[in-house]
Parts: sequence; C-alpha cells; structure tokens
Amino acid sequence: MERTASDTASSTVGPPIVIAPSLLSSDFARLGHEVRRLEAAGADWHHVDVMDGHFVPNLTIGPPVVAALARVATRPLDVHLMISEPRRYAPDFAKAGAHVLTFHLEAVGEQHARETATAFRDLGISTVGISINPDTEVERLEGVLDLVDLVLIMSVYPGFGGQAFMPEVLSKTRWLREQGFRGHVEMDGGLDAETLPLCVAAGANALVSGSALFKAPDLAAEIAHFRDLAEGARTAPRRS
Ligand SMILES: O=C(CO)[C@H](O)[C@H](O)COP(=O)(O)O
Repeated sequence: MERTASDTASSTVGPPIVIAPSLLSSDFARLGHEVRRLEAAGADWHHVDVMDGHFVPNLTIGPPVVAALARVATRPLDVHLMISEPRRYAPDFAKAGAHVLTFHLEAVGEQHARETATAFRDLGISTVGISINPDTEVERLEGVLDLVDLVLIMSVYPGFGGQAFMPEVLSKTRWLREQGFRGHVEMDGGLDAETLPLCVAAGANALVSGSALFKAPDLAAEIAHFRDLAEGARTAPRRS
C-alpha cells in the first residue's frame, strides 16, 4: 500500500497519548469523587467544559467549580472555554488552577488570536490551547500556531455530550501535522472505541471522551482499552 505525507506525519511519534475524560458526563453531585475515580482509573487529564449560554447554547461550569476541582485533582485540569469573552474570564480560570486553557478562534477572530494566546501565557498558563468548531476552516489557525501548545479540533458542534462524531474534521488534524505542528492535537466529541483510532491515525494525541467512557461498566478497563487502541493506531501504518 502506497504511503502518503499524511501517513508519515500521523505515524511519527509525537506528544504522548493523553486520555482526557470529559467531566461533562460525570455526576455533578459528586465531582470530587468523580475526579478521584478518574485518576484511580488511569485518566491523564480532566477535561472541563466551560459553557456560557452565549457562545454555545448551554451553561455549565465557572471558575469556582474549577477551583474546587483543583483542590482534589492531582492530574492537569484541561479547561475548554466555550465562551464569547475568553480574555475577560481567563484570569479567573488561571487563578482557579487551570493547567491547560483553551479558547475558541471563533470567539476572538484571527485578528485577536495572537494577543489572546499571549495573554493566556502571561497569566502563567503552561499549556495554551486554541479550538475550532466543525465548520471553521483549519487554515485560519495558521497565524497563531507558533504561539499555542495545543489545538483542539471539535468533532461535534460544541454544547452537548453524546453527539455523533463528524469524520469530515479528521482532515484538519492531518493538516496540522502536515504543517509540522508538534504540540498537542486534541479531539473532542463523539470519541469511542471506533472513532478514537481514526483520530490518532490522523495525528491526534489528546483524546477527550465523555459519554463513551462514563457509560462503560468498568471505567479503568475502558480507559486502558482506549489507550491500547490509541497506541496501536499511532504505530500502525494508515491504510488509504
Ligand atoms: O465539548 C463537549 C461538548 O461540547 C464534550 O467534551 C464532548 O461532547 C464530549 O462528550 P462526548 O464524548 O459525549 O461527545
């Protein structure tokens, strides 16, 4: 089977595989317990979905809850800001203990993406991320890739868990690796045992999963299964 540039990029060992369960699917009445349970089960990061009822049609978590999670978590808090004014609220999330802090390109536009990434960095955020929705062209990120540590490719329209994975966004992940982007490429939305290997084969290393993980009867076994699938997809040559 002939291999392409995408194959080469996707099978090159890059950043480590990161399994990041989405707390959106957890029991909000017992968040501390859920964090401890996820860590005992082998989660690498805790994915925290912040929604403002404006950028997305849902409301979830704010800085006080992130601060509460930070008191319990020993693994990084991967905070995904699905909000219209990321710069306004970033200091509160940094103070609350976000390790990864990701804003949306659509919220700030290309003209403000670089200054937003720099502002996040100046707040002491160790992993600065930028995200795009399924209908946003990945090329719009070109001018900011040198300033971010992570790109989050949404594989559903943000707002709710439990939606179907959109395979058409995989080409964006491939494009990022073809550009030589060596940071984390995270994918989020509809990831399960079938779709996760596709993400990794395309070049993703950070894998967010909510409903598929939380509905599993054995969380630790499912996380281990996801990790095995990811490692396998990373080393296996992709078939076209
Ligand atoms: O960002 C999100 C929704 O906007 C969630 O993180 C995402 O949808 C994960 O949930 P699931 O695995 O159930 O799709």
